[in-house]
Amino acid sequence: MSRSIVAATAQLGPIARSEARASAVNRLIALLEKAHRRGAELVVFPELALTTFFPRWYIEDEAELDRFFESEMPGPETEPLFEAARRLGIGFYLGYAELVREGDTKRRFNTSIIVDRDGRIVGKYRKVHLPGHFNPEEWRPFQHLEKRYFEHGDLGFPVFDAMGGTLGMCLCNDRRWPETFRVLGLRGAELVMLGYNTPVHYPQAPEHDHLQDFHNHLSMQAGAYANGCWVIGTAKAGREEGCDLIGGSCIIAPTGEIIARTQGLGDEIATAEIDFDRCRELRENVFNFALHREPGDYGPICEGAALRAQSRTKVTEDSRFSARN
Ligand SMILES: NC(=O)N[C@@H](C(=O)O)c1ccc(O)cc1
Repeated sequence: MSRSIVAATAQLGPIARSEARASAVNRLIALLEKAHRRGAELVVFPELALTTFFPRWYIEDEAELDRFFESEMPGPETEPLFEAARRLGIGFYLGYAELVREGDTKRRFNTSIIVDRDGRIVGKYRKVHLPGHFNPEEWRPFQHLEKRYFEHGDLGFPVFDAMGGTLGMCLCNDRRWPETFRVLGLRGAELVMLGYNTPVHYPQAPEHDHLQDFHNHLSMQAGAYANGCWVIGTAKAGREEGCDLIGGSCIIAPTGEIIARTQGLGDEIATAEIDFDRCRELRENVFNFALHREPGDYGPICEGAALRAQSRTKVTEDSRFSARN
């Protein structure tokens, strides 16, 4: 039986701070329909695909912050997306800001889900590598307050059997860490899906601005190749609230080759056929983990976990948004 599906990267152009959820959802549905016309069965949307990239602002008013979060998935405003996908028989990956209430406590995560062709959520991931900073920094032209607004994801890097293959997820900054892809690879991921919001301007080292597209593809292509898996990376692109975000959404084969990519910085689809069995070209040869990996020599990769957890707890305790209200 063929283990091929047609997949799409569904890039979004900018979402304005004032753009209503219903408008963003309509744009996602239009992309789903376009992908369907091109034969796609699986569509990958960006990180935080329902709103503007709000960590670029220091938002003191908690009610205002909460407006960027979903406390239900699907909720009344996102249900039309699920309905459209079910009607078209398409599965999808979606990134969004997740608000969880546990008694008096609010928890916030940068989250993605996999939804199958029947509109069921079959997998959830919460972003592990949160970039940026915790306190607002005036010298920056724009903030990157993911460390303030989101908790470290508490689900690890799970994989899910869906759409005929073994699927993994990550989000944006995670792609720069080879460990992300390796853990998913060790769990048998045949396709890793990820969304990103990546500014062109890197305030700490502006001399790297011209390398943003290169580093984006370098990370994802290396992750695909070294783990013999497909990768689909999808941008929210273009000039969003004065901040330029890279595009370059693409579908990458297990050889590391980009086989489809978007051309512009707006709402756009690129599609390709994905044969999950092609993972074997790598996984049974150069990256046959059982035969050639040498984990006995990789000790330092897992050292320091306890210390890191402690420093995260300290940061969380300092946050006025983290716990009670
Ligand atoms: N949404 C993200 O995770 N974005 C990060 C990334 O692309 O790695 C990122 C990029 C540039 C920065 O100055 C800060 C964070």
